[in-house]
Amino acid sequence: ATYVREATKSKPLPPNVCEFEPGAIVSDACASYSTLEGLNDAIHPYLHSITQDTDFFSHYRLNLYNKKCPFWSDDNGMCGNIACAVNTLDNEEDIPLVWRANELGKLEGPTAHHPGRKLQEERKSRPLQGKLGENVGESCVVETDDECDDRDYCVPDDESATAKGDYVSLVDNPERFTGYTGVGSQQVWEAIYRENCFSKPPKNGQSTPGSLPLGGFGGIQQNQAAKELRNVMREQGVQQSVKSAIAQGSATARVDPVEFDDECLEKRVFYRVVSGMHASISTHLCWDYLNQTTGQWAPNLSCYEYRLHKFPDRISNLYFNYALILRAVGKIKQHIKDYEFCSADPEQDQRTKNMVLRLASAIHSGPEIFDESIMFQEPGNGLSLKEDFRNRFRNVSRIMDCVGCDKCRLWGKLQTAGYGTALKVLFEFDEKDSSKDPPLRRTELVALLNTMDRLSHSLSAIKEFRRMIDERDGIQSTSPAGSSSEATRTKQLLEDEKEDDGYPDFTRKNSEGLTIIEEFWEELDLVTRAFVYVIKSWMELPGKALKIFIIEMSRLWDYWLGLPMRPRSWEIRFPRRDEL
Ligand SMILES: Cc1cc2nc3c(=O)[nH]c(=O)nc-3n(C[C@H](O)[C@H](O)[C@H](O)COP(=O)(O)OP(=O)(O)OC[C@H]3O[C@@H](n4cnc5c(N)ncnc54)[C@H](O)[C@@H]3O)c2cc1C
Repeated sequence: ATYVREATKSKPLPPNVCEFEPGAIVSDACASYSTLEGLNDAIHPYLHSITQDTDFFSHYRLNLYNKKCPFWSDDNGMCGNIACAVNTLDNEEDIPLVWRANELGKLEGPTAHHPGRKLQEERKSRPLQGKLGENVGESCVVETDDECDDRDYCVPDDESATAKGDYVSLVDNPERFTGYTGVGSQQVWEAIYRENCFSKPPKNGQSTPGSLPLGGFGGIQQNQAAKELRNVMREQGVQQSVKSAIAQGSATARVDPVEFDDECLEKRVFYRVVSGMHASISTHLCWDYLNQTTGQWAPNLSCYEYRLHKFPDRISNLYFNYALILRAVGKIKQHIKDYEFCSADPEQDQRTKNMVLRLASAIHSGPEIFDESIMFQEPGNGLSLKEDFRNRFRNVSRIMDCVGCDKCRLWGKLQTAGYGTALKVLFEFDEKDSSKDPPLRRTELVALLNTMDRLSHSLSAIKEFRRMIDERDGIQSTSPAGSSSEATRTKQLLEDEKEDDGYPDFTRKNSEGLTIIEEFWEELDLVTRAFVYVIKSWMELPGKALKIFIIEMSRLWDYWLGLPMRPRSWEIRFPRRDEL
């Protein structure tokens, strides 16, 4: 099978050989391992808080049980372990408001009917033409989940209009060891890797069981597609990485030690995404592993060594995916600014938006991290490489319905949707003008950020596993060069923004059972704190103005040098009525 060939390509390294050097560039991306680790150290806590603490990002809707595996009978691959089970939210009152509104949006009421796809396209901002009242954010009442856009890389989960979605709390169903293994899981991975055959037509012109020849892919068009990517990779990929490392002044502008078979260049990106996802899943099951003797959940070092440590290419693919997702999340900033999170609670809505904007702003993920613009550029006739990519990715999301463990299927589907969304953002979105962007469904947005959180957690877990190995082997571990300064810079940025954003708490700490004297002191304390805050803000004003001036000058400098401009880290915001 193809995947066995791929797997044998990744030969284990002998023990004590350095798997990857911190300064080396992750091949096909433009950043070094240490830059990505540094960024991750700073971003991880924020990302974790978004995915754990907000109703919007901690829940997901998907069709978990009602889809049959379209490729084979899945009766023999089912996982009966308790750890494979998922707790779905079956009662309406258990579903957070922000998600319930979504269900309500589907109801056909007496005043507004769900508009079809064509009408939605014609009336993008007001699909219901104000029929639910003037203050209703229509773009969020009308969900487009049921329909498949040509530009989607994944099969939207509610593809069939009759399918009922299952609501799950991602926090209550963490991705971890489930015990799902054997022929069932092997067959799924095999089918997924089999999708990765861009250059070679199936033997005798027949499709293999897992490979759906969508759109009649093959022959001349296929060769064209293969040539496109081969050119991109050969001429630009590696050179670009090295050039940008030199431009950044990185002393160690080496390319990833992982080498790829030259004949298979056209498959590389697709393979890396899939293998990186596989590596991330393996990391989580090793990190949150059930010791069946003690019944304790804990990291399992030998699991990590057996599945990842000996295979630097798998780790490299994971980092590659992180760079790809970072770039995608950095790119949706403008889109998020105009996004309505559809919360029945405006304060929560604003908080969620601020958290995501803060994260997107902190990611300086221009082309220096991952340059998607070098891909899919060659004009080709007929079925382009991009279309082929999309079709194959859609097949991967269909294969996920064959996973016989509910928990693994939940996270497998979510992560495939997350990568599909990242590819859609990278190749279909305009960073500066969001007006022509395809719609970003709520399930896509949630999948994107949760996939990023999974990768981010994998990076942290791998770092810790490496430390454990060093400790066991008595090696003094050093933090990778460059990572700490990057982390400090991004952390500072996030904290600066938090400071600018977070107002002190001006509510009374105690309000019940106080005597008059205590009431007086409590009130005085409140007035004093508010007064000090106002005076302090006025005193800080010149400093802030100077900071803004410096930021703007450095952006102008970037512009003048022809470098990608850094995103703005400040904004003028007028107070809302309730703040006055
Ligand atoms: C979609 C999906 C989600 C899953 N989620 C979970 C989960 O949440 N928890 C859990 O405990 N189990 C999960 N599993 C099962 C898990 O991934 C393994 O399949 C299982 O633990 C058996 O492992 P294995 O040692 O046979 O190798 P597998 O991980 O099944 O790998 C099969 C073969 O693929 C190759 N390979 C492995 N990793 C890579 C890589 N990164 N890149 C390229 N080739 C590789 C190797 O040759 C390996 O022998 C999931 C499986 C699938 C298909």
